[in-house]
Amino acid sequence: MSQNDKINMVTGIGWNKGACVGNTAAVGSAGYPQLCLQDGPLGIRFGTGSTAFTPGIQAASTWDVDLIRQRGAYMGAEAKGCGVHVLLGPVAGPLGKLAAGGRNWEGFGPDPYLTGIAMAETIDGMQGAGVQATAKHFIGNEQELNRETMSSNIDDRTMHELYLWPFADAVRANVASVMCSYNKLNSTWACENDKIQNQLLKTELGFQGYVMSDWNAQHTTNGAANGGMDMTMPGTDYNGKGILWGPQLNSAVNSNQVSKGRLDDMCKRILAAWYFVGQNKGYPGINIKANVQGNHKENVRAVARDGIVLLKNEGGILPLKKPSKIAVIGSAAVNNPQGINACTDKGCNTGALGMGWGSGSVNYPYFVAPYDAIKTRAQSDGTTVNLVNSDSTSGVSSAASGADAAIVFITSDSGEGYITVERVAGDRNDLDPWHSGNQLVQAVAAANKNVIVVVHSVGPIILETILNTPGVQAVVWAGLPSQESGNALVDVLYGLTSPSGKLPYTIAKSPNDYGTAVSRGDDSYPEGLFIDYRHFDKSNIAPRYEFGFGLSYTNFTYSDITVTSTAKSGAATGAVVPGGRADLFETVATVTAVITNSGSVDGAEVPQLYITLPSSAPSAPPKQLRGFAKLKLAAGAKGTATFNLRRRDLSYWDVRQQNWVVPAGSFGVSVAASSRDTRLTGTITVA
Ligand SMILES: OC[C@H]1O[C@@H](O[C@H]2[C@H](O)[C@@H](O)[C@H](O[C@H]3[C@H](O)[C@@H](O)[C@H](O)O[C@@H]3CO)O[C@@H]2CO)[C@H](O)[C@@H](O)[C@@H]1O
Repeated sequence: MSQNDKINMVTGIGWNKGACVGNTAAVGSAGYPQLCLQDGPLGIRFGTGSTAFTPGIQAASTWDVDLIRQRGAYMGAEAKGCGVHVLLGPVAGPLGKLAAGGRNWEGFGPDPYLTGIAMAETIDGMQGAGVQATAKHFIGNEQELNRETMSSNIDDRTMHELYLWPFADAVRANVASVMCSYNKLNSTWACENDKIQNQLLKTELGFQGYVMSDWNAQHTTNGAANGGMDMTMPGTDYNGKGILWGPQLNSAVNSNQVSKGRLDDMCKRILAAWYFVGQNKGYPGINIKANVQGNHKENVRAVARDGIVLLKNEGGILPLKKPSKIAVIGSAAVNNPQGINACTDKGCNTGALGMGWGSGSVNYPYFVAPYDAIKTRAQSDGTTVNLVNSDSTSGVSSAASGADAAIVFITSDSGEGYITVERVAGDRNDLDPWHSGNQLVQAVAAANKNVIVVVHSVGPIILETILNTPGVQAVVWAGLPSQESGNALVDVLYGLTSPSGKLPYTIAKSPNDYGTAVSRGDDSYPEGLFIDYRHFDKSNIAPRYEFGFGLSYTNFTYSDITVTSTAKSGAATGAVVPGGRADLFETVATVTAVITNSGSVDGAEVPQLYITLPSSAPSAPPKQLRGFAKLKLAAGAKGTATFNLRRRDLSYWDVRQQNWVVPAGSFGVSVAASSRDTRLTGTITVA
């Protein structure tokens, strides 16, 4: 390849200059095509024949690695079918330290272990289908406000144990690319940050793929090249900003401000990824509008359904039993009257909510609204359905009174900061339901004492008003279900399946309980390791519904814990493989537990394994998730959950040794139905 070829390979050709949101020029001499990079984390952005997969947060809510992997594989298959070489997802940044963070819904929630597993499964699925995955946004892009000017100042231990952790899983899964973020990290732009790109990502984690910029996140020619960035996107004239690579990079190489070796390294990384997923042979041509859906809606329905978390169910109101009359209330029960894809990049909260807004959104090929699916089911049961498709409290009384159940739909939305919806400029302004949802529920409950509240939300909302309203018998946390919304909900409401989702974040009693807030300037991350349940546990704050919580229509009992271990104290050793030092990934302890479905209907349970580090370790969260399983159990059946703990899972990051260390002493082991519902305990003793 000539130097010009190499420059072309690392420089985007410009926004709106190709078929995809990012494009590079072909390099004929290398048989290398015009590369197509396309959002995003839940399918093909701007596609018209592709599936609108469930957002990442819904996938996490299933705690089902098979469904998460299948979701990734189907997204990969659709991307390949459209000729997309690089899919711009999955998302591990934001991780979700801020409950109100605008883009949290694109990722898998604030627990690094759960997010790490979901990242790896998604990447394996995508890349197994032949498309390059992109782990984004690297790193510390936790909020939308001022994301392009602020510095996220994260200490070394917090970086390793929280924010870098899921990216290590992505690297271990051989992710092709990593997208550097808009913000600064410890005062240096992420995309030219030698510490995080060269030292952490490429050296410590052994990342062999390439780093691409977020769209216009590059700031300098030489700084980015020498700081570890390998590809600039979109390349030219985006939002009026100047060209930083292309001819400028050529000059920098010619004047030795950027070495020829560095330029070669960029190209090797890009080419390695292309070969690694087999795109050098028979890759389809680019057609973003191709019909590639196949039977993928089955995964959407399964994730939407199995990600539903039943928070409250009193008086046996659920599952519904052939009611003679029900009321369905709220604007979110029906499709957006302007059309299901009427708002650019989903930049509105009108009608049923299936995903947040921004570059991580896609077109719906169709949308099964809750009301439509309920009506279909009601017809077969001979049930009368009264619909109020607005959020106005007037008129709900007559619709709700006398009904066997009144189902009220409420929402909360957020997204990427380049769009403002109803005064929400990306990050949420508060954690209340939108459209006066509390008042709507109160008005319905004044007329009917069998109220079921269905919540479609990008993240936690404060439920205190609703829970204190007499007559609210059930709360169904339906999350962000995408195109199969109504079908998934009916499956759960009518007991075709027992709810099996568990919360991937904590629902607090008050927004202040989270201990973090959107920052107006630079953010020093004072909470350190203590986000979400780690903070609630350490500060002894009672959550309303804790991380990992979720009810079922059946009951599960836990018994017969076993713990075996060969773990030895000390620092990690061994060669660096993708993900970090090799021995970090060796299984050093195994915990098993027997779970029995002791109820009368089939169901699925998610036993969770939490560890407590010994007192010899520096201050650590009281409990940390280090394993989970999803067991599908028929009524009366039992199954064994096996949790394999890797050396990494028993380690903390020692800032003095600059290494992962297993401390000596007694580790607490909890096998739990949630982060606050421990069923079995054991210990691992490390000499
Ligand atoms: O899509 C690739 C990555 O882009 C980042 O988001 C950008 C988004 O894709 C783009 O549509 C948006 O453009 C808007 C622009 O910023 C605004 O000034 C103009 O008024 O409207 C444009 C939309 O019509 O810019 C986004 C960046 O600001 C994502 O961060 C990344 O995750 C994507 O993969």
